[in-house]
Amino acid sequence: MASIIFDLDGTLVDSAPDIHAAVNLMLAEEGAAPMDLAQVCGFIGNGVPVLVQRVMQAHSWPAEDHPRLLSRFMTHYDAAPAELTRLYPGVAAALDRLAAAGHRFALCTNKPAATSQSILRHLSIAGHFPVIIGGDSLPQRKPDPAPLKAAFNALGGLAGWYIGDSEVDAETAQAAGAPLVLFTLGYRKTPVEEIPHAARFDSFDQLPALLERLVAE
Ligand SMILES: O=C(O)COP(=O)(O)O
Ligand SMILES: [Mg+2]
Repeated sequence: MASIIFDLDGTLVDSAPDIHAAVNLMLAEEGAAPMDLAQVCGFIGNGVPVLVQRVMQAHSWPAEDHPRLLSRFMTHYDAAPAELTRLYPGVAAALDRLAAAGHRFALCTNKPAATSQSILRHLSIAGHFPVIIGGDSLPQRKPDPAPLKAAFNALGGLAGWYIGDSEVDAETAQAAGAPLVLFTLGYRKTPVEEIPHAARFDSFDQLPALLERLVAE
């Protein structure tokens, strides 16, 4: 039995289309030009306040508007957090198989916890996640190791793995002293070889067998 902690955006779910839609609704009501999906996708990973900051920088927006724009973004995003968002193929079956093998799960994401829970519920996997550490659960956010450590502690301190897709996740795992299992088809910005990881996979169909091998090592 092991603790398996999952990242959310770019790992369990392809959420960029809904994040992109909410960014463009916020920009439209401000009379600003829309952004394309790839650009917004590149802004995901350090939490919503940083995402909004990056959108503002791209539009040379005055920094004092940040609190207002952050609140407008969250209003739009929370109104439809799982309209276009989908589980990556094989996620539901992989979670079922790993749960049946006795492993325990938690979520450790930089997305706000309530929004994350709503997405898990919409996609029918909330039952697998008794523990959700979001970007607003602690004073620190990833890449600080505190959220990942809190997730492991909440599962009783069992040894385990962090499953994530990004440079931020790799830095977090390293700082927490936990091995990262890298999902290579998420939102990373650098080549796989440049992201420190203990193991990697490109399809959730491979994950149960991969983790069983790691547990047995
Ligand atoms: O940047 C975010 O808001 C969330 O991203 P994460 O789920 O990959 O941590
Ligand atoms: Mg991610």
